[in-house]
Amino acid sequence: MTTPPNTPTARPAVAGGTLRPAVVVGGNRIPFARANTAYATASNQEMLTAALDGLVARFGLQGERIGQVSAGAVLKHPKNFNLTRESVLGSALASDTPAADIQVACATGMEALGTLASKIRLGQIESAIGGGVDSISDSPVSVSDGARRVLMQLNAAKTLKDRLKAVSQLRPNQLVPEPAGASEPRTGMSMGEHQALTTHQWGITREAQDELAVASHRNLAAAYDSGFMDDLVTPFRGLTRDNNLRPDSSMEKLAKLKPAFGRQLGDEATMTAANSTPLTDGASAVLLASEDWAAERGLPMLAEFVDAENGAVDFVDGKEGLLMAPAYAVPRLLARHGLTLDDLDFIEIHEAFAGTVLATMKAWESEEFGRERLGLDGAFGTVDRSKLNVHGSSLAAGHPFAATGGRIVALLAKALHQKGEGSLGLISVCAAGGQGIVALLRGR
Ligand SMILES: CC(=O)SCCNC(=O)CCNC(=O)[C@H](O)C(C)(C)COP(=O)(O)OP(=O)(O)OC[C@H]1O[C@@H](n2cnc3c(N)ncnc32)[C@H](O)[C@@H]1OP(=O)(O)O
Repeated sequence: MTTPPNTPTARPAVAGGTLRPAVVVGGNRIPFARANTAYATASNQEMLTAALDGLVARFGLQGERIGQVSAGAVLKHPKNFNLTRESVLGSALASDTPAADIQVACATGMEALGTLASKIRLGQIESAIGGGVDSISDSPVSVSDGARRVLMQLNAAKTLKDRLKAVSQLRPNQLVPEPAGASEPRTGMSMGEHQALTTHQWGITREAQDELAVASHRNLAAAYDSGFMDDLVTPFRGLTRDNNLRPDSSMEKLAKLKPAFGRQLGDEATMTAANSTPLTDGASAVLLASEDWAAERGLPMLAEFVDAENGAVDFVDGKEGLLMAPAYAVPRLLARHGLTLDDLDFIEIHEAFAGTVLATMKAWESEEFGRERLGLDGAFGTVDRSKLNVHGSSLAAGHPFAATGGRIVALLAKALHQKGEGSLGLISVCAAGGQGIVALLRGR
């Protein structure tokens, strides 16, 4: 059912002073692949287009004009300045579907979906697709500042003399390429090194981290085996499951691994390749809609995208851990809805590192953190571990930065739908730059 381009598609919801629900119709992603494996030669655009086309096929959206598609990549080549729009043009969606590139580091997909849900609630659009993509295998490589200045001068040079003058300024050390890094610009430390300090500060043991990692692999393997992932993942380039998934992960095997981060901690370093997310390639996309739009097309309404909250912390001087923003944003979000952790049926905390999840939960259980950092009367609360990441999370699936939000929203919406109307689910995603985005979904 294609909407003619100039037909008004929105209802001004605010005119009557009420917002209408934004519902999650469903999601689709390609299996995630460890960097430099199955998708070593796939571009961001190819992967995002595949995620969109999977969604098109699943929900019969061929030739459909969507209100807006928002997605993005954390690592993007300059030529991909319009990555999302180009992916839409390459997909089976109508070519007059508007698109926007979004980037909030690892929370990119969450930002895309949160803002799109708001547009639907406001009545600005009837349908939307949000998601993200990232390729470590095909990440951009830059030249040095010095070499770039010479190249720009060379480009502007009008005479042979000018060109020779520009080239004569080039120094051999300026020719060394600069691959995209995962270091925080203000500290020069990687996210893993930052998290190693937070993990240590909160006294999170190696055993607790390895247990979380083993559970992630076990839960994701069970989700695939039970068929839960069948309408969430579309095969791509020969992969049918995330190739980081190791159903045979065990405490004994993980105990043998050497620390990967926390060199300055010496013998007390606890973060390994197994309790840290692997570097990953992949893409995801989620279809949101107004109830009317979904009902007119006979599409499912798995859950309502109720609300989202952005957070940021001051990590530069070590006052707070780099990945701790959700520890503050979740209490604000739940307070807005008069909810506590106990009211939730599912809790999805992105496993950037096992230490991130465990430090966040320990902060919520701390009387001191609750009083001094959150301004509460005491501890914020305890996460019931039987509700945590029950279908596996990023330690097992992998974490293609911008694609993780879409993976979680699609999975949680399905879980809530199965649980039943009114069930509640929380999503918490930390991000570089001391940021994070959290969201609340309600089952339909
Ligand atoms: C906001 C956020 O999300 S922040 C997070 C952003 N993400 C990141 O920063 C990525 C962090 N991860 C990394 O940088 C890398 O994956 C690292 C440094 C942790 C590990 O890199 P590598 O050493 O290349 O990992 P590799 O895949 O080779 O694994 C190392 C070893 O652990 C083993 N291993 C990894 N996982 C498991 C497991 N679950 N069970 C058993 N063994 C495992 C591997 O088999 C390998 O063993 P081998 O050396 O005998 O072959």
